[in-house]
Amino acid sequence: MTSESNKGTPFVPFTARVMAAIRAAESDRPDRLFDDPYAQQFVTPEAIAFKDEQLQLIDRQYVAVRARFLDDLIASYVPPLTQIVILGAGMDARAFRLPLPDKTTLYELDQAEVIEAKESYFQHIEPQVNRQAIAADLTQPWKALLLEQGYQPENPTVWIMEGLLMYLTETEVHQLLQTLSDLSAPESILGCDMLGKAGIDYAPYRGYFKSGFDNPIALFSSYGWQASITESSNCSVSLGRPPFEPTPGVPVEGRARFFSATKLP
Ligand SMILES: C[S@@+](CC[C@H](N)C(=O)[O-])C[C@H]1O[C@@H](n2cnc3c(N)ncnc32)[C@H](O)[C@@H]1O
Repeated sequence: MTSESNKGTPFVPFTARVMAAIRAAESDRPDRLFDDPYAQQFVTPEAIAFKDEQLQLIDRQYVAVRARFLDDLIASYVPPLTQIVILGAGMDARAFRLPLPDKTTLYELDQAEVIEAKESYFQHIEPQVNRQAIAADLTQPWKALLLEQGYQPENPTVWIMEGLLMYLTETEVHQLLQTLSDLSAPESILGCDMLGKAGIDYAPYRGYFKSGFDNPIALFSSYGWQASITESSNCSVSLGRPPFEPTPGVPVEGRARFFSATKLP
């Protein structure tokens, strides 16, 4: 996806605007999978054009189903858990839209200019939780930044990485998993999506994605997590939506899939 021309408006990555456009459209449906009343403000004509004209239908459906999958994961574990960290948060509005207990602390990490833009959009909106927005390049050391904001590594955490890992190189994903695993008490939960290697070169999006993993269960296991895979198409069906068509030329393991994982003792 092309980067945004910035024209004096707060910088929001184009990918994050497209995600917001999909969440806004989903929120308008009578049978919506979630309601994100804040998404509309990030939507630009360019983001709508990209969503409608260039994004495959399956990928629009995928993004909506993914958001609900991760909402449900959070709802399953918070409470009892009280700490959530969203990496590559973009314009994620969960701190504002989910009915979380007010003793929850939710950390959002993204690039400095994204956090700056987000703060300007949300400055007059009261979060449901103790929200901490942190400017961090996730390819650089970020552990101290989280700890400085009060993160408690001894408390189990819910980690969310929604549409993030495929934008990092394999080496950067490994570094990220190492850092978050070092910060995760046993019984921490992780929810994310990830591509297989064959998905990186899928023609319509060639050049956007940097990494995919063909043995994701072993990858998570090597950092101390017991992971399970949810096929996005199955998740769609379980939510009352149509199954996703196979992606031409991409085996099922290459397609992006959803993961949930538990940190082992
Ligand atoms: C596709 S967007 C997804 C945003 C959000 N999770 C969502 O689903 O709407 C990817 C996000 O990852 C962030 N990101 C990518 N590389 C990053 C990095 N090195 N450090 C911090 N954030 C990064 C981008 O700024 C962007 O907000």
